Amino acid sequence: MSTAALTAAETPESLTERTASAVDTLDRLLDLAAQRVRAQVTEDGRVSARLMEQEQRAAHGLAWLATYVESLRQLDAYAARLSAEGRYGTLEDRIVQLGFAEFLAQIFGGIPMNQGEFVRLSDLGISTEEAAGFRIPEIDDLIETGNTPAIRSEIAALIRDQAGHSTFGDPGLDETMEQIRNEMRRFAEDTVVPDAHEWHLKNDYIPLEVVNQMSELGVFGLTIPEEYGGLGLGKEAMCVVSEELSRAYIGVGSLGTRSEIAAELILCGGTDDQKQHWLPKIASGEILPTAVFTEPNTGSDLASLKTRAVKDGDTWKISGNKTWITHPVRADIMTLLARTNPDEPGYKGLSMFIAEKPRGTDEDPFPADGMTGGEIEVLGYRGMKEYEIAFDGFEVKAENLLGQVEGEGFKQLMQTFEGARIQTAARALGVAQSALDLGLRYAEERIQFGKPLISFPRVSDKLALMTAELMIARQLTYFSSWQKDSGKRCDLEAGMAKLLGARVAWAAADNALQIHGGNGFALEYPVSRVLCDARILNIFEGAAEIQAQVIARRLLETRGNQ
Ligand SMILES: Cc1cc2nc3c(=O)[nH]c(=O)nc-3n(C[C@H](O)[C@H](O)[C@H](O)COP(=O)(O)OP(=O)(O)OC[C@H]3O[C@@H](n4cnc5c(N)ncnc54)[C@H](O)[C@@H]3O)c2cc1C
Repeated sequence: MSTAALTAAETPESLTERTASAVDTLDRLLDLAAQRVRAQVTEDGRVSARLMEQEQRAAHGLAWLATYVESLRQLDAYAARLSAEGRYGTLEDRIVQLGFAEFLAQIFGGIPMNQGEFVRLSDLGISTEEAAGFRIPEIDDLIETGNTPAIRSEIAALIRDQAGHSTFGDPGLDETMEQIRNEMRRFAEDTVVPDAHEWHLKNDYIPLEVVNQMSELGVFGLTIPEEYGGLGLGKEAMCVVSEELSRAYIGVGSLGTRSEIAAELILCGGTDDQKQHWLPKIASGEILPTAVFTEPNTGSDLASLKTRAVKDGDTWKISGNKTWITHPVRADIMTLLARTNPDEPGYKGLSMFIAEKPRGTDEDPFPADGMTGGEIEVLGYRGMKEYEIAFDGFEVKAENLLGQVEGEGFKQLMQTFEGARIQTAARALGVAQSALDLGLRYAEERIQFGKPLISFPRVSDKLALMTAELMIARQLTYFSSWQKDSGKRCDLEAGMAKLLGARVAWAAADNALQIHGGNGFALEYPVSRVLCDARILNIFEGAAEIQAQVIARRLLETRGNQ
């Protein structure tokens, strides 16, 4: 998989020294930025929500700066790890050089929070003179030497040679993870890729035979402990599986998301009986969960949701409206967040239920008393179908209140955010890889002016940058999974991985479509689907702005606090 490793003599010690110095300097820059932003948002000695909102650009900019600094730290660590293992080849080296050069240039010139909004150091209260003080010679050198036409075209040439490989550049994982990747890839190539585009175009469900095969492969029980019938693997394995399945089709890569959320909710907050009862069924794929949180008037501000749950003997009666619910018709259980205490309008009044429901069909989606709903037609992210759902006295057994505790629902849900965001970041990697695969193939095959498109620098540059950005997002995502697997708090890293991954996937899809020219705009071409699928990643599991807000708040609690 790796290109020929550089010989010991070629191993770029000088590069390692420069990248390490750059990361140290960026850490100091980030400390200063955190102090300046904190000064802007502090009132009466405390970070004020009002000022955080007023100074959102600075606060969210801080989150992006921190994401870039962590990304480069992980890219540096990746290079060091691969070098030590003799796996650091030419492609990996050029990716590291291009990645450092581009991200450093953006830090000092303007970080795109999306395609239209840039954050500059001046937005964070750092003057041009102060910023210049952080431009140490090593950083200048990395910027000047790393993003050159020669390096970009070398990357393009190397990925051309490796077309069809599972990743461009060694992702740096061990043999077990690569075996899992290969197994998933074989399954996806045989079973998903040939039909994914048709499922999308026809707005069809992913066939149950495919879901059943995924059950047999253990996809739904991947991270569930063995004592509950799962494979007991970590989030690292979840990343690899999600990445490969999403590369074939985001719908397939997302089928396991709801099982992950349900399993983590039950593992963290369920009673022993609930764990014994539900986890083996989720792990085996016998039951499919759906996640029922969002409401028409309550998306990002989830804590203020209104759906009510009222205790009536040995049942809870649910009434209210939910929307944007993915895969509810074929689901057997809903992890459902509802307000059990109307006197508590915030998060403390919410409780989580494991609500059972019968499976439905397109004709009769919700064959249950007190539950109706209609499909929401969508641009992409198809294959599971989205619904709005109305509950009117829908009954949930009292024993299915998660953990048998009221008022803990929001906190229980927050415990699952780290895992869910890592999984979404991994889905973004798969989508970005798929865009890169499609863009590369088309650039090779399409001839204009007597040459394949890839011979034109503006085309090959796009592919080179996609390759570098994808590796950076990959390393940040893997890092957050390792933090999680080692039991460390990783909300910050998981949020950063999701934030960056979503932007990278969208840019990759947009650029891959651009390479396709007019054909990319034709529904017939799979890249048109990948563009639609990529767009959702910045919206769900915490929209980009909310993600930046959460990261910023935590940074202001922990960073440069003197
Ligand atoms: C395809 C799809 C599938 C989904 N699947 C599910 C599911 O299975 N279960 C489920 O419960 N939900 C699901 N969702 C819902 C999803 O989680 C929400 O769409 C998301 O939380 C955003 O909420 P919203 O759409 O209400 O947007 P809003 O909260 O109205 O936000 C709109 C825009 O304003 C920005 N914004 C909001 N507040 C602020 C602020 N304070 N500062 C700055 N900007 C702000 C947001 O970032 C966003 O860009 C799904 C959504 C989609 C589109």
